Amino acid sequence: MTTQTQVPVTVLTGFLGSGKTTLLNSILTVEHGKRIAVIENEFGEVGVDQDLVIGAEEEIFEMNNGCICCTVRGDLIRILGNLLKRKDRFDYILIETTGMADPGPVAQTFFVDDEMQSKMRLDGIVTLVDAKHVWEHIDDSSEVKEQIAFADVILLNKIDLVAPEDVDRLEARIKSMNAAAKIYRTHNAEIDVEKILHVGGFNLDRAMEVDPQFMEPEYPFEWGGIYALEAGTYQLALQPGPDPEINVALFSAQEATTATLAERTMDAVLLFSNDEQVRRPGEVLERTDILYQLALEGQELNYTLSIAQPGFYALYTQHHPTEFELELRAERGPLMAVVAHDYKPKHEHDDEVSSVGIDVPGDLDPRKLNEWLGELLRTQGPDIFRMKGVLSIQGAEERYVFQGVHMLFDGRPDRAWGSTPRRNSLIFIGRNLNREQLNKGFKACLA
Ligand SMILES: Nc1nc2c(ncn2[C@@H]2O[C@H](COP(=O)(O)OP(=O)(O)OP(=O)(O)O)[C@@H](O)[C@H]2O)c(=O)[nH]1
Repeated sequence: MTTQTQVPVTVLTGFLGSGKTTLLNSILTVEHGKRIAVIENEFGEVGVDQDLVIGAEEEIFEMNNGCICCTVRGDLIRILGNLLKRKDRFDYILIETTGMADPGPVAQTFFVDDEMQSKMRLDGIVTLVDAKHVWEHIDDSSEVKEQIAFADVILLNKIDLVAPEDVDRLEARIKSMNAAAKIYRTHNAEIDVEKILHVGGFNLDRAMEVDPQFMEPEYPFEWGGIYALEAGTYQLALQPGPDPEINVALFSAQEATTATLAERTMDAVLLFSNDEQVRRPGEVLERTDILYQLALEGQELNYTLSIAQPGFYALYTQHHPTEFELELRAERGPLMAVVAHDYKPKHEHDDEVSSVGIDVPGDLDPRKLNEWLGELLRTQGPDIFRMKGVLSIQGAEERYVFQGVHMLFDGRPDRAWGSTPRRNSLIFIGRNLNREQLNKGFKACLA
């Protein structure tokens, strides 16, 4: 049901470097009479986007631990929940997803969770397309395809970098992938906000056409089951499997029914977005409501489960128990879960694509930096999809903010450091990145 009190939400997507932050900046600076709260998501470990978005510190909630499509069911729900407590302060929510995200799971959050659905309404998905560089990814990146396929509004950005006939060709190609979206051509993502906010556009039916499993959420665990346990100790026994560790969590449950398991699932999702406590073989898992990471070291992969109160307990495992021959054993032998469910696992990411974040205090020698960056772009330009950062240059009072998309580079002085400690945070996103080499090369540029 749609009511006036539901806050409209727009999800902003687009491949790395397509212009999302540029668009966000213009929305946050142009006078349009709307109060917009922004949620940002970073792919990678060093949060730089917050520094790149101008004058909006208060409204920005940055999610840092990984890809939004993976942590969405925990982090995003929590952040949105906190945001809603301050609902008097804004009338629109904008979520910027990482350039590597498939927008499906983000959009889905607003349909699968009753609480979310009653308070917010997905107004639309806006996808930015880099008119020059998209050709390098359009054929083989499933993220790019999904971003285009799910969009309600598509901005063909950076038209200044390509010939008009190439933009026509791109538009035709995009129309063949998504005939329903409104398409606009932009330079520096300049567009009237009315064209992208309040489009009333997100169409669930079309989302289901794009992805028939759209409504089936992805979970950070692959299996959950409820056991009936007496007070005492049990063994969680595993065999080596495809990963060097596995996360598990235990909850108490009212009864052993599928309804109870479903109720516990949302708690498990939230818990699985928390930090883990590591347990090694032979150690004890003494509590419920804790996310344990079982380090699978050595041959005897047994962990003790200590149960204080008899009752029903729901166990969730990051990977399917069969992958590790995981068993819960009592003295009399292995136990069977009374009810169990297999969950749709998280999707795969492009393994080759990774990010390297660098965060070091100190000042940089501009000459050394120039040489190093020049060399880096010459030798690895095609593999570096994106780099950006905030740098402290020796002798300069202002922060130096830079951006790069493939071989294109743009840098300029920004706000003064003032009393903030001077440091350098930057991130590279790309294929076959060598973390050690990048770190070493960058540090050698320090004055
Ligand atoms: N030539 C040109 N450059 C643009 C245009 N729009 C944005 N840029 C530049 O492209 C670079 C990337 O833009 P961002 O807005 O940071 O891109 P993004 O999508 O937020 O990037 P990620 O955060 O990496 O996903 C910046 O250097 C922008 O100044 C445009 O229309 N033309």
